[in-house]
Amino acid sequence: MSASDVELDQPGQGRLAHAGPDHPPVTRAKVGVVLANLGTPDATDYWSMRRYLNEFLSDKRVVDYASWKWQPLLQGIILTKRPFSSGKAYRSIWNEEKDESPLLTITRDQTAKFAARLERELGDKVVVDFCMRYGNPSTDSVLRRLQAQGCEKILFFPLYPQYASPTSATANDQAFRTLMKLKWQPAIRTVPAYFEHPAYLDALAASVTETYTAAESRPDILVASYHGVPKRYLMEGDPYHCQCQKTTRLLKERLGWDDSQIVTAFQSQFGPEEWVGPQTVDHVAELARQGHKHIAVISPAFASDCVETLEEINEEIRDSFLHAGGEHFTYVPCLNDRDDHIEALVQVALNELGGWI
Ligand SMILES: C=CC1=C(C)c2cc3[nH]c(cc4nc(cc5[nH]c(cc1n2)c(C)c5CCC(=O)O)C(CCC(=O)O)=C4C)c(C)c3C=C
Ligand SMILES: [Fe+2]
Ligand SMILES: [Fe+2]
Repeated sequence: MSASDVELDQPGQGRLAHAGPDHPPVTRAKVGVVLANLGTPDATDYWSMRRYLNEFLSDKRVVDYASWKWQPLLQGIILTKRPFSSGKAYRSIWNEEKDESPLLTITRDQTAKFAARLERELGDKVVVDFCMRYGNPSTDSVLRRLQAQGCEKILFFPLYPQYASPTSATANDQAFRTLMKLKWQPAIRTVPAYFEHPAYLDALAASVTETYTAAESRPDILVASYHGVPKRYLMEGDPYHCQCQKTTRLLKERLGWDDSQIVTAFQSQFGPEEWVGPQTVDHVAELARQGHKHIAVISPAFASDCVETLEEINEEIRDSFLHAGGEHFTYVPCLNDRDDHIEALVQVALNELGGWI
């Protein structure tokens, strides 16, 4: 080892495992893998909800209006009223035992299983963690922690099967904001949309088959309900809507079904603009009026159950169907920490780690 090698190696972060007697011990450089989910309020009271919604809805990737137009509306009427209604929705699904939102509990469980599986594959060269785009644990704190653990390379994995600028892109933006502040940047790779990955589609199809087998009768039709986006985002080049449509088609093919057995819809419209449709809440009522007595609903865009699925789908959208004359409503849970889902995420990560380990 030459003198210049010693100068280059950083104690506690270095690249050489055998530094020699004239050098402090150094750890071998590691690769970090971060699962990045959307985020969630810390609690359901007015101020926690307001803080969370303010961070979320001030994100220009989510609401892209000029600040001078949007901020007075947001800080005025929206953040006065919405924390109450959103807080009520979160309270109805809150994980009381852990005093946190289901999205946080599930993301932590997914990460633990993912880490164990990836470490089985790659040993202790990888360090796995998770972060949120809004709220905690913040993207900045997690990336800094990984760097302090010796990660010189980081695979940043937004947990969205379909790419959307208000989800995948803003998660990546936030990671790059941290890098902008670091003197020694880790190398970073971002994971692309994985809705076409065979292991993801297999897990999705298996979850449908299992739910159908357990249901008291066979649903007439499966509604694939995706979180919506304004139609303008599609017209301006965001591929999310197309990737959702394609997910439904690939799932249908996996299940060996025809077009009469599955339909695509979009939920959670927000604000006055036209959003992509049809709206799930209206569409399920229409299905009931057409005479469908039993429907099932799945949400392939959500890697983890959250307020949008547990409250909006399994409460509001269920009520809409039953009030319009439907009789049975079956909810297909998100893939969460199912073994086949974790395996799919590991396969996607291994592919993107190529050449790094
Ligand atoms: C899965 C993809 C998602 C897209 C696309 C998306 C776009 C989008 N969302 C809003 C506004 C809200 N979304 C909210 C919650 C929420 N959104 C997603 C995912 C997508 N959003 C998830 C996973 C969640 C749940 C978070 C949780 O903690 O459980 C909310 C907050 C809840 C509420 O008050 O109803 C808002 C607001 C917009 C405007 C948008 C596209 C532009
Ligand atoms: Fe959303
Ligand atoms: Fe919603």
